[in-house]
Amino acid sequence: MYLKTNCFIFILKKTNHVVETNNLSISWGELNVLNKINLKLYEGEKLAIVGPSGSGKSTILKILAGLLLPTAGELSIFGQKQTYLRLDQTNPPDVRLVFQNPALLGSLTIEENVGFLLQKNKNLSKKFIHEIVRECLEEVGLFNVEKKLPNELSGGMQKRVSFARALITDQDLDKNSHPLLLFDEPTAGLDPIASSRIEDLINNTNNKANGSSIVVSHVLSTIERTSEKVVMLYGGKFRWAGSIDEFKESNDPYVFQFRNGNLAGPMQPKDI
Ligand SMILES: Nc1ncnc2c1ncn2[C@@H]1O[C@H](COP(=O)(O)OP(=O)(O)OP(=O)(O)O)[C@@H](O)[C@H]1O
Repeated sequence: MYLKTNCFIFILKKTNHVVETNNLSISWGELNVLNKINLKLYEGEKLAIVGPSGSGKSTILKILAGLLLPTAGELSIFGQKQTYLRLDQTNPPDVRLVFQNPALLGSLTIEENVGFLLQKNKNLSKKFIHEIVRECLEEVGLFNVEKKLPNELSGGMQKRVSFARALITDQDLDKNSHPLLLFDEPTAGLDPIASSRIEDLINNTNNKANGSSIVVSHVLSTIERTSEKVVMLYGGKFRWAGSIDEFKESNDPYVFQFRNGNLAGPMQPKDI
């Protein structure tokens, strides 16, 4: 890892860039949420972004997912400069966001929710789509739920459906593509056993999709079980970056305060 002021660059596993930002910033009116963020993520890396509530973690994911544009600075994904929102791109990069809440469409069946990316491809038969959706659902431990509506499943099962959706590959894409998988607080509000299952699912989904991942989480077990590297965000800037082992041991004041939940320390968020 290479570190200079407000600039964290991982160079341990130097291969292809999945994400590269150059002084990426976003403001909401007077509020400077991200201030000249520089981040590089390489193919196959598993990163956690941590920080107190309101520090801008979800905002980074939304920018990477193409749901928001930065107000200044640059972002490249798979070496492609991002200047439009994802829906306005003709050749969007393969970025898959798993929301904190499953975000399933209530009036569509589970099969329609999981397979909508395939359904827009007129060259694919219904039978083919059904088979792929069934395989992806089985991969996350769901059987015979294709025809059900989301509200007929438990909250945990719905979360699994959102992971199955992240396993669907756009058939027009290169079969050897390595997607970027984004997980926004995947274990928030879950009991420890359900959390462990979701953490396993994150790792399995990542392996199965042959991807790179960024997990935003406050939960220490999730950070430790799903990530190799960690960056700490506070006050619009990255304050610390290191490996997961360094994160567990570090006496850096930001990391120490976060890990131990201390009220005293450099982070005094105004939101809570
Ligand atoms: N659409 C918006 N309009 C105005 N302000 C916004 C908007 N979206 C986010 N913000 C503000 O940006 C800041 C960062 O929000 P964000 O949701 O990224 O934080 P977070 O670190 O993910 O927080 P949490 O851990 O609580 O989910 C917050 O102060 C929030 O109020």
